[in-house]
Amino acid sequence: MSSDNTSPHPDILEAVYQIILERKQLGPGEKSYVKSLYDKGLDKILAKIGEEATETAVAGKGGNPDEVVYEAADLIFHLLVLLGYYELPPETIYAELRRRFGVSGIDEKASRQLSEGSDS
Ligand SMILES: N=c1c2ncn([C@@H]3O[C@H](COP(=O)(O)OP(=O)(O)OP(=O)(O)O)[C@@H](O)[C@H]3O)c2ncn1[C@@H]1O[C@H](COP(=O)(O)O)[C@@H](O)[C@H]1O
Repeated sequence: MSSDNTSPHPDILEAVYQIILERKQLGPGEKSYVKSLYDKGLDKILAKIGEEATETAVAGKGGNPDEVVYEAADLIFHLLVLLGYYELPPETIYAELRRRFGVSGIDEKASRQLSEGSDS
């Protein structure tokens, strides 16, 4: 399959996500890494995310910033494949991050613990 690296979309995550959705529709035997993941199923996609997350952590420990970038890109790509599995566009994640924007993680955790305490 031909490809180039000029994205039709200013948001590269959205552009890759759109290609992922296109690949998901390919017929049997068409050459595509994304399609091969969907053919292998959800457990394979989840295993790749676990593998790439571990590789990102190892790179983080290794002290080479280029390796961190490379492994983080692999991880994000495989997360996009998972989003494609559930047909969740990147915008749904952006919206969740926007919802959290400006809310301290410490305050958020404390309010969760308060409400969990009031449930019991
Ligand atoms: N961004 C990516 C991307 N990043 C990483 N990868 C692939 O992800 C795989 C992960 O690396 P591994 O070494 O773990 O792979 P592996 O050993 O072959 O995999 P397993 O045998 O463990 O399953 C490699 O094959 C990489 O080439 C990607 N494959 C595709 N894309 C995007 O998806 C589009 C569609 O790709 P195809 O479906 O292949 O046409 C491309 O145009 C790109 O935009």
